[in-house]
Amino acid sequence: MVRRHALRSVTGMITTDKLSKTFSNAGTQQHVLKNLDLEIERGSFTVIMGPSGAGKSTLLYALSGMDRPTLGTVEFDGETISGYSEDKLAKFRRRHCGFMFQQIHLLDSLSVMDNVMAVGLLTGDRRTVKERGDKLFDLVGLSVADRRKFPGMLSGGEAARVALVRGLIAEPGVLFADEPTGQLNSEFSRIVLDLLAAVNATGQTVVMVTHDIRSAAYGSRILYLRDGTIQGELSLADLPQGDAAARQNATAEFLAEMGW
Ligand SMILES: Nc1ncnc2c1ncn2[C@@H]1O[C@H](COP(=O)(O)OP(=O)(O)OP(=O)(O)O)[C@@H](O)[C@H]1O
Repeated sequence: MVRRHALRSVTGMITTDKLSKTFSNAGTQQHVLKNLDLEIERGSFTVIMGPSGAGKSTLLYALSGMDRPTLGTVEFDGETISGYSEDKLAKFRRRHCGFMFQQIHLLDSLSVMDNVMAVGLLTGDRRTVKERGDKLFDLVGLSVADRRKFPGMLSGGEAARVALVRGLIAEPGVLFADEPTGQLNSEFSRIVLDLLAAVNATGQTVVMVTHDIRSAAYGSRILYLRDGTIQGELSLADLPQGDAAARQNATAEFLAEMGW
């Protein structure tokens, strides 16, 4: 099941060609991503793992157009987004990308519903966005009363569910999640991951960075990043979501092989 190198084909929704990212830190060049050729397939649930500082977040930012490569390209549905102007890139992100981060950053002065509406209204009219929001809130199990609450009144698990709704409200092509359960206890983590798996099962493409084996085991595919390159990948697509033990065992074996 383990393949040493992530291969690239023409079927990817996101494809990178020799994607490289270098940072200059105090006069020293740090080559964080080196010539990455990879693809994210439509409908997949791709997990990015690797040691701390390996460049997982940097890769997520490059794939989602939040940052640009130093060299190489990122294509989204055949469009080279890495060549876009800042304005065009911002429009691209609003139209095609949803984000869910460890720090949830809800606006305290707005109700839960208004936090979600604020993002949704960038891409649709009020009525459509409200209807979509209500459906998503139903899906994640937040009641009408919960939707009227202000962020300060939410538990960690509720806030994470709001963040998921906000990430999906604009019907993004891809949902990017960076350690989405990093601050949650295991019960809330499971709820959020079950929801991510559920939206993925409806065809939503998900790309998630995590340090956690149990979270990673929800993916359809795990990429292992180290020293700026993809050292290996594991496909979990053939194992049903319900078989958590088999998924976690396969993930743990893969990570041991990768020297994690
Ligand atoms: N904007 C930046 N300027 C300079 N260096 C940066 C910048 N962003 C990231 N780096 C450096 O790039 C390296 C990779 O960072 P990144 O956050 O992508 O790693 P990571 O694998 O996500 O780490 P972690 O698992 O600890 O969150 C780190 O050494 C970091 O200090």
